[in-house]
Amino acid sequence: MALLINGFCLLTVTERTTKAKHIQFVSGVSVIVYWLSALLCDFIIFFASCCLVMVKKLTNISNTTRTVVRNSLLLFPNYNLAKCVSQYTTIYDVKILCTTLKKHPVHLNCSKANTEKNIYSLEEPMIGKYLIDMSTAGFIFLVLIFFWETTSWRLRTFLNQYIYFGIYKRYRKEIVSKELSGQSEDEDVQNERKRILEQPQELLDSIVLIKELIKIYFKCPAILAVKNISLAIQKGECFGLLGFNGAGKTTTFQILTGEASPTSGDVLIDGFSITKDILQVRSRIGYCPQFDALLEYMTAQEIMIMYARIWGVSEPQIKLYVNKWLNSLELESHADRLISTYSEGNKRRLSTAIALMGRSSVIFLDEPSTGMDPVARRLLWNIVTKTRESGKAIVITSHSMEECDALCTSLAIMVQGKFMCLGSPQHLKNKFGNIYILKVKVKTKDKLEDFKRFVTTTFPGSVLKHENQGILNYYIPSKDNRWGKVFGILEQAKEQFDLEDYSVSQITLEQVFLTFANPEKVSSDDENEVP
Ligand SMILES: Nc1ncnc2c1ncn2[C@@H]1O[C@H](COP(=O)(O)OP(=O)(O)OP(=O)(O)O)[C@@H](O)[C@H]1O
Repeated sequence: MALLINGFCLLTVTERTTKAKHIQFVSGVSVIVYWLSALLCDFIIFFASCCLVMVKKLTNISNTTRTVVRNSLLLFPNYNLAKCVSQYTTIYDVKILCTTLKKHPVHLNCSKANTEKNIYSLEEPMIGKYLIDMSTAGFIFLVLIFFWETTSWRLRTFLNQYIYFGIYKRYRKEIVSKELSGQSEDEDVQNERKRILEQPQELLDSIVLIKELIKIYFKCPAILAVKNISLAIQKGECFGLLGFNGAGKTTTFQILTGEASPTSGDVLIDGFSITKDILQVRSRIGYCPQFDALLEYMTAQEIMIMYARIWGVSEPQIKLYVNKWLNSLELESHADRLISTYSEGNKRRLSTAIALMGRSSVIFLDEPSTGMDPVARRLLWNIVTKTRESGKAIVITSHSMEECDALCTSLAIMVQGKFMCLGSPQHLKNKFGNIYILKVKVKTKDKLEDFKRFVTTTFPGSVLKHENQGILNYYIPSKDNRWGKVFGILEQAKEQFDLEDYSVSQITLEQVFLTFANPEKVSSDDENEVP
């Protein structure tokens, strides 16, 4: 029974800490239904386990079966512990009764052989056997954990690359050649791929070198999360990985930081292979995961001192070093408070500071500014830019296009596991945004339709994207329409159609991003088509 007790509270405690319980309550689940269903679930598990334990007590089972069941329970340390406690109490009680009672009840075996036996002996019902089993199991589990932590990565990589992927390639030839060939319709993505495949020597000094990376989750059906991507990131570069939900960004990050193993291909961080030298790779990266991985029972100062020690900062310098990073993200006023009392934005600041503070060559930031106010976000941008300028490489994912525009020296937009485009923000705006955005406010309703006809005939190919209360939002092809010409035409139209105001601007990164909202459209349409 001891095996079960601690398991019962796990689910309810997890539901409380993850707020799943609260969500159930606000969705209408009543308190009584919640706790009765938890009780029912516990009862079912308890009943099944009772049946298993009672097999030991059955008289009509063979001795071999009974021995197997009993010995298999000895594998569980908490069973042994419970047995020790219960046997110890029983034996102690018997000894007390035997010495204090003048007349011993019949069921009490008060023979000398029984009462004077050493309680730690290996014989039944003494507890020596359980103590030895408990210590042996503890030692074996410790060795297993150590073995798992040090070799599981290689084992997982081997299984993924040679066994699962080998079988997959054999039976899904069509999907592999169509989806995982790595060929891209985008010229920049294709050129980067060729460059990496043809000149590996020249690129060996890249901080991050991704070679034909594939990740498949072998579920039913298999999920192709990352489809053969290749990329090189140099010192002093900030690379932005953009994409819609489920595009494969987090999976790519998990592979780059050694959290998940690749199905095929390799990644070199500072020249070390992620599949062969994972320990070297881990010591060269800083990582701010999507969800804060902080020890909430510590203060910011304590946790930063801990990480500074891990990074090998010398003891006399630690205080200065930690204070510098606390100041850089304006966390000094919170430095001595428990992390559990922090707001989400402050936790994010702290996670980012921890990722940036190490002596790593590359820093991975997974949506670092989520939950930060605009001031904190600017602060973050400044510190990220400074860190990049100091020679480190930064890889960032973000859903804020403004942030990517401000920080990234180059970026890729990922759709369904593939890179759809690659280059600097300006390059992508020029390449995919051969349009101007025209916003016009028409004063009088009567002239609205005339003005619409005017735009359609004057700027062939223009598209009316949005209209609300006399405000029109057009995409105008920039081909054959220089800025000067567009302004000239609109200045004349201002009087003719009684326009209150108008503005013409270049496409934003967000609009380029939205171009890829429909992947089929992207792959089949002209790359310069108005989104
Ligand atoms: N552990 C997993 N097991 C099975 N499939 C997974 C697992 N993790 C991710 N996936 C699948 O892989 C694909 C890519 O997911 P991923 O989390 O990498 O996307 P993302 O771009 O980071 O999305 P988001 O912006 O929402 O964080 C999705 O189809 C997802 O369902």
